[in-house]
Formats: sequence, structure tokens, C-alpha cells
Amino acid sequence: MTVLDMREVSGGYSTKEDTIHEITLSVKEGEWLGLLGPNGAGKSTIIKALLDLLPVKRGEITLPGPEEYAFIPEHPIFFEDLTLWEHIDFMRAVTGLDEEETTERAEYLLKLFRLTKVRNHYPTAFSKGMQQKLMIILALTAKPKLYIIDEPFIGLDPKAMKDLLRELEAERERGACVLMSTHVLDTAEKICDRFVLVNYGTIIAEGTLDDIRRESGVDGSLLDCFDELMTEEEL
Ligand SMILES: Nc1ncnc2c1ncn2[C@@H]1O[C@H](COP(=O)(O)OP(=O)(O)OP(=O)(O)O)[C@@H](O)[C@H]1O
Repeated sequence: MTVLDMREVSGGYSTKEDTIHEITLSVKEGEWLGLLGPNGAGKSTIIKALLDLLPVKRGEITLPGPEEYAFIPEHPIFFEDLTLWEHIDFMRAVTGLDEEETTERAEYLLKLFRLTKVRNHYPTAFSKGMQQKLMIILALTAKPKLYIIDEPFIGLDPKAMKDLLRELEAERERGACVLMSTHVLDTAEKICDRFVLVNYGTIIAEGTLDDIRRESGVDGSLLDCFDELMTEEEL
């Protein structure tokens, strides 16, 4: 079953020029889609368009209801006046999740990501990695149908990255799906089922690793294929 669908979506920051052009992609139940591309390619813009944070000029977007997806942004966002635990309470109040279950899961995740000691502190004073972990904990606690993650691995220490992958893997077994943008191609290659490669706001290749290999003519890693496709584009 398709959980997320974008059909020929174009839009951008200025009224004159589009940043993304006719983007078509979809994510099915239990599937992990990697959104890849160089700096400035338009990955975050595609995610913003998807979440209605950017005016979409053309195209159609189908997304589950807000309580069914969680967004982990590239740059963590917090309420200045709420402590870590108050953020969890707030998320629970908004989503209407069961109190006991949410508390148990949040406490487990705080321990796993080593934030228990700062549960009553304000996230604005956290390091970038700690803030990123809190965004992850809030998303994982909500147990949504769909995770939309913009650069999940930047700023995380190796243990946190491993723990995040393990927790997401457990979520996949539950049927949850993931759309993630990332530069970490070796990890993407291992965990994603399909890939969408974006350059200058346009999709230049998509499919499974085998599809991407065929398209690039390179029988190598995702990074090798990516390099080849990018070189072809620049010629
Ligand atoms: N707030 C903004 N206002 C105007 N233009 C923007 C804004 N944010 C991004 N852009 C432009 O949109 C284009 C795509 O940027 P985007 O952030 O989507 O790229 P990205 O693929 O996520 O890059 P990175 O990997 O560096 O995060 C770039 O040319 C960028 O300059």
C-alpha cells in the first residue's frame, strides 16, 4: 500500500523560478526510500514541499494524516521554554498517545541515547548531536506509520547512529516506512530498498541498486554509480 506519493511536483522559494521540477516519488508500507543528491540538489526542498512548508506550484501530494507521520528535520527545532521531558509530554498531548506506553517507550529511548540525566534540562542548551537525538526520540516515541528524515546521521556519534538504525529496523518490521535524505551513501546502500537521485532539482535516476547500476552502467557501489551519473550530468 502506498503511504506517501508525490506526482510531478514543482515549486520553489521565489515566485519566478522553481527549485524542484516535476518530482515524482512514492513510498510503500515497510519500504525505505533514500533521497540522494549533492549539496543544493533540492533534497530538503522536496521534503519541505511534501510537508507543505513550501508553496507547491504544480503537482499532487498524498501524505497520511499528521498523527501518522513524524518529521526529523536537518536542523533541530525546539520550544525554548520547554524541558526535554516537557517536549515528550507535549508530543503525547498533541498525538493523544497512551500515557503509560509513551512514558515507558520514551524512558527506554532516553536511556538508549544517553539523555536520561538531562531529561529536565532545556534542549536549547544541548549540543547539536544531543538535540538531534531528542528529535529522533520524539519521532520514535510516536511510532508513526511514516518517518520523514532529513539527514539522519549528521552529528550523531557512532553508537547513536547504530542505535537509530536498529530502532528504525524494528519499526520497519512493524510496517513503518522511511523517506530519508542523506549523503552517507554506504549506509544508504545497506539499508534503503530504493533510491531517488536528485541533481539541480530534477530526478536523474531512481530504483533499486540494480536499477541504478543499470542506469549508470557501473557495476559498483552506490557511490560509484552516483559519481558516474553526476559526471554525465556535468558533461
Ligand atoms: N530558504 C531558502 N530560500 C531560497 N532558496 C533556498 C532556500 N533554501 C534552499 N534554497 C535553495 O534551494 C536549492 C536546493 O536547496 P536544498 O536545501 O533543498 O538542497 P539539499 O539537496 O537539501 O542540500 P544539502 O545536501 O546541502 O542539505 C539551493 O539552490 C538553495 O540555495
